[in-house]
Order: sequence, then C-alpha cells, then structure tokens
Amino acid sequence: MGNPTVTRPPQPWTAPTATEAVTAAVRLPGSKSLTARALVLSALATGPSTLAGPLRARDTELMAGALRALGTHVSTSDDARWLVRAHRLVGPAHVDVGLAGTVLRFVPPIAGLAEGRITFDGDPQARRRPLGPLIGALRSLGVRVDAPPTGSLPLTVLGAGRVTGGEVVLDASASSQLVSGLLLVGARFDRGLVVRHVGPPVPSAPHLRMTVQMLRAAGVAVDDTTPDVWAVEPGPLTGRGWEIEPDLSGALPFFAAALVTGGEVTLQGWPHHSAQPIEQLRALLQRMGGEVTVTAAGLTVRGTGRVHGIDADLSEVSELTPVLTALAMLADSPSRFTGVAHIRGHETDRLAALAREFTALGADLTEAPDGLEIRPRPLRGGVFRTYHDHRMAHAAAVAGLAVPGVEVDDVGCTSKTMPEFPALWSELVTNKS
Ligand SMILES: O=C(O)C1=C[C@@H](OP(=O)(O)O)[C@@H](O)[C@H](O)C1
Ligand SMILES: C=C(OP(=O)(O)O)C(=O)O
Repeated sequence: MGNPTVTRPPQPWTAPTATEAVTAAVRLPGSKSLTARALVLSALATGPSTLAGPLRARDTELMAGALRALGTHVSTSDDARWLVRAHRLVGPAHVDVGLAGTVLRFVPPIAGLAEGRITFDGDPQARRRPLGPLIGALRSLGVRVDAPPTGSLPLTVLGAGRVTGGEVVLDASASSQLVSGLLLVGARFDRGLVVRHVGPPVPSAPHLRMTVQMLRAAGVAVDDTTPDVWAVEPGPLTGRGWEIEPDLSGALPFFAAALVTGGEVTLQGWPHHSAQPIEQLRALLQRMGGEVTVTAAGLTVRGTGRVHGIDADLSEVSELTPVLTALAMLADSPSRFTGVAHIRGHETDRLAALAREFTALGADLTEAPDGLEIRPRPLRGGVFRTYHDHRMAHAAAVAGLAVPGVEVDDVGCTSKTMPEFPALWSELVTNKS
C-alpha cells in the first residue's frame, strides 16, 4: 500500500483588505466537477475525446493521473484542450487520490473494470472521508475490495476486467459522489446498473443531475424518474468534445467581494445553459443583498455594500457553505444555515473548522449538528487556519476584505481547485483585473 502523499510546505498569506468597491471582469478556471466527469466518461468511451477549457488544478491532475495509471492515454500538455484516448483498463496500478472526493469516489468503480490489483491512498485527511457505502456497493456487485473495517482508505481493488452489474442499495447521505461514482461506470457493466439510495436525503442534488446530464451526452440511457433510484442501461459511451464551463463554486468568493464592497464582478465565459447550480446561487446572493444578471458579457453580480443575513437550507449547494458563512459574518442581521451535516466529511470537518476559526477572529457563531448559526459582530485580525481546505482559504479571503490582518496559515491549499487563487484575488482587490 503506498504512503499518503507528502504534504507541501505551508504558504502563509495575509488576506488583502478592500479600500474601495471591487469592480472587475474575471476569467476563472474550469469547473472541477465537469472536468472530473469529462475525464472519467472519456476514459470509458469507445472513441477519442477532448476537453476544452479544463481545470488544471491538483484534483483534476490527480484524476488524469489515476486514469493514466489504469492505461488511458491522457494528454494535458495544452492548457486549453486536453485529449483523452480510451484504452483497455489494466493494473497493477497505484492511485493517489490526494484529498479529491471525485478521485476517491469515481475511480474505485472504474478499477473494478480493470484487470489487476489497483491500490488507492491519499492525504491523511482523505483517510477520514466517507467511502464505506461505495465499498459495500462494489462488493455486492461482486468486485473484490480489500479495505480497513472503518470503510475508508487505504483500499485495494482486485479488478477482474468486467463487472456483471445489476442492482445495488446504498446509503449515500454522506456524499452524492457515492452515487455519481457508480453511475458514471454503470453502462460498462454487462447488465448495466440500478442504484437505489436508502437513508437520510442525498446531498448535492445538482451534482447528481450533472452526472445524469453528462452520461446522456455520452450516449448513455439513464432513468432518474423515481426519487432515489437511478437506472443506467448497459451500452457503449461515445467519445466527444466536452466544453468545460467556468467553476461556479470557485467563483463565489469573487462574487462575494462584490457584495461586501458594494462593487460589481462579472464572470466571463458563462454559458447560456449550465449544468451548475446557477439558480440556487442566484437566489442565495439575491437574498443576501446582491443582484445577479446573465448577459452576453457573462454572469454579473452587483452588491450595495450591505449584506443581509438569511436562513437557508444549503444541502443542494453545500460546498458554498464556507464562503456564505464569511458573508453572513459581515451581514446586518443573523443567519442560520442548515442541511449540511455531511460537510463534516468534506476536506475537513467544515462546520467545526468554520466555528473554531471565525470564533478566533472574534465572531459569534454556533455550530449545530447540521449547520451554523451566525450573529454578526465586529471581527478582528488574527491567524485563520485552513486545515488543507481550499474553501476555508476562500472564506478567510472574503472576511479579510473587511477585516484587516486576517492571516491565512496556508493559502497553498487553494491549489486543490484553483492554484491561481492568491494572484487572482490580489488583482481583484487592488482593482487591477
Ligand atoms: O460530484 C461532485 O463533483 C461534487 C459533489 C459534491 O459532493 P458532496 O455530495 O459530497 O457534497 C460537492 O460538494 C463536491 O465539491 C463536488
Ligand atoms: C467538497 C469539495 O470537494 P471534493 O470534490 O473533494 O468532495 C469541495 O470542493 O468543496
């Protein structure tokens, strides 16, 4: 079993404070979720595929590396266009998942289709991310998986080169990725796949819709008409050209800057129809005092400088919680966020981490089992620990717009999904973009 990834040295960073309204048109990297899915679907397809505008970041490089390790030809030398040529899936191989939930949940089902022994491990924190229901599902499909009794990394899949398929029942309340990972490969199983979720609600519904939409775009028949049941017909996947949209979750801190400073931020290259949860984001930002418009120039968020507190169930958009918490901290009334118990199993226990680090900056917030309650009051500067979580760094950056002296212990963790974050953020705040 390989050792967990060696950690890089921490990169301390003082979040810049805004002295005037932030007004900018930004071009941001591609979506992590779209890039990960496009890579996986391309590796499972019959013909070659291309990804236009892919995200180059740690999570997607790890996904490309994982698929390469299994025999897929993935060329990432051109930033604008990646090429994928599927190949027979083979082991032995080792997959480093880093801290990427997508690699952790999407690649083990693919390993079941490979011939040979495939080992998986990642960062120390990845060993704490929920995986047990996926291991159970794969075993019930006849895939041989060796894993600790905790149902987590490190993992070995002894791939037989084919999976019969059929129906699996699992509790995916800990992560929608447990379902997405199975659905993405299901068409390559001899009899296809039916996934049935039993348990508390599956979070992040828009990510499940994204999975279904992209499967259909690859020529796969998926029936998702029954709640909590997804049926994938067996059949070939078509190689194709994937257009990767800018990452909406990664854009949130930039939009938040418009709200906090009373400015205007346009995300360039926003598509007319998106697979990402734009309507949920629009509603949240509007309720918090912003105005969201989509024009030919892109997706624009305008703020007044006043942020309003809200009561919101964030289960559909849970990865937005850290930055929304920072916004709520700077609001003119209290906020309550619910429906996100599962983010305790994200890169870190986000509810505990947000409560601890914002309290250290003088905030008044309470951690609930499934969310946070935030009562705004003036904050002070201080050290803000990220726990290797990119979205903790984004949250600190947003708070730092209004609070001088927010010292992020390691902004390098933003390389998970946006290595250029510190540079783009400094440009934004100094109005040089
Ligand atoms: O499938 C995906 O690309 C994702 C699904 C969501 O996971 P959870 O359902 O675990 O929240 C989301 O939070 C994550 O950032 C990306
Ligand atoms: C939860 C997240 O990531 P992952 O894909 O690693 O689950 C996230 O990006 O907020």
